[in-house]
Amino acid sequence: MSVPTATSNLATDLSTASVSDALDSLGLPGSLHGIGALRQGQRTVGPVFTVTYELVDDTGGTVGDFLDDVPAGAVILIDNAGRTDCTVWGGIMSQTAHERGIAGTVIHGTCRDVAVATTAGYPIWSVSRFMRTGKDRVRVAAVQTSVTIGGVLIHPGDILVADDDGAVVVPAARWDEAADIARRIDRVEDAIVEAVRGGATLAEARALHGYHSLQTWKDAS
Ligand SMILES: O=C([O-])CC(=O)C(=O)O
Ligand SMILES: [Mg+2]
Repeated sequence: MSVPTATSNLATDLSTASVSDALDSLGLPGSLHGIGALRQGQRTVGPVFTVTYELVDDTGGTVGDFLDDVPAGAVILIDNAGRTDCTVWGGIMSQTAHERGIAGTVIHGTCRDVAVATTAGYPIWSVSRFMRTGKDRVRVAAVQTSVTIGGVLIHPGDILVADDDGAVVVPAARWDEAADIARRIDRVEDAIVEAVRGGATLAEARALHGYHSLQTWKDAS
């Protein structure tokens, strides 16, 4: 079983909707509830580089100290426990990440300098946007350790897909299987639309192609 890396040929054509349905059919969690696209029309896929933040104590702290260690092609996944009252990401970081070929940033928390990221074309997904800095408020607690976001346990190197609908993570060892299922779901959904164009009712087209159970968990046991 091959495990994808930042240099693997990861499919960029798959939508988060199809990947999420594929995970449902495998009985796996993965959809990151509450995290949305900063702007429409951006998408990414890649292995996650995880970062965990915590509150500062009297020794202080800041944001972004890990960025020089992130490889090209990775998606930075930041766990700030959903905190939205101060940032963990801003414009200098967006421009640096873009320059380095990092594939995007997904934040369980908030970010600022949105216009800078937009101009740079650097893709971000977050809970919100807010201007108050995390400098002196948060610090990096860990990098490349497992994180849990919205009940989803994510390991470094798991594959994250993100688009207009949000972000979803697939365990690295299940990527090939999930991608195959997602692609099959796409083909079936295309066939339903074709049938409607050919004169079928939606009910007929969906029934013909088993639409309502496309994502239903097929328990292998
Ligand atoms: O304080 C932050 O969130 C970081 C910041 O503005 C930047 O990187 O430009
Ligand atoms: Mg800034």
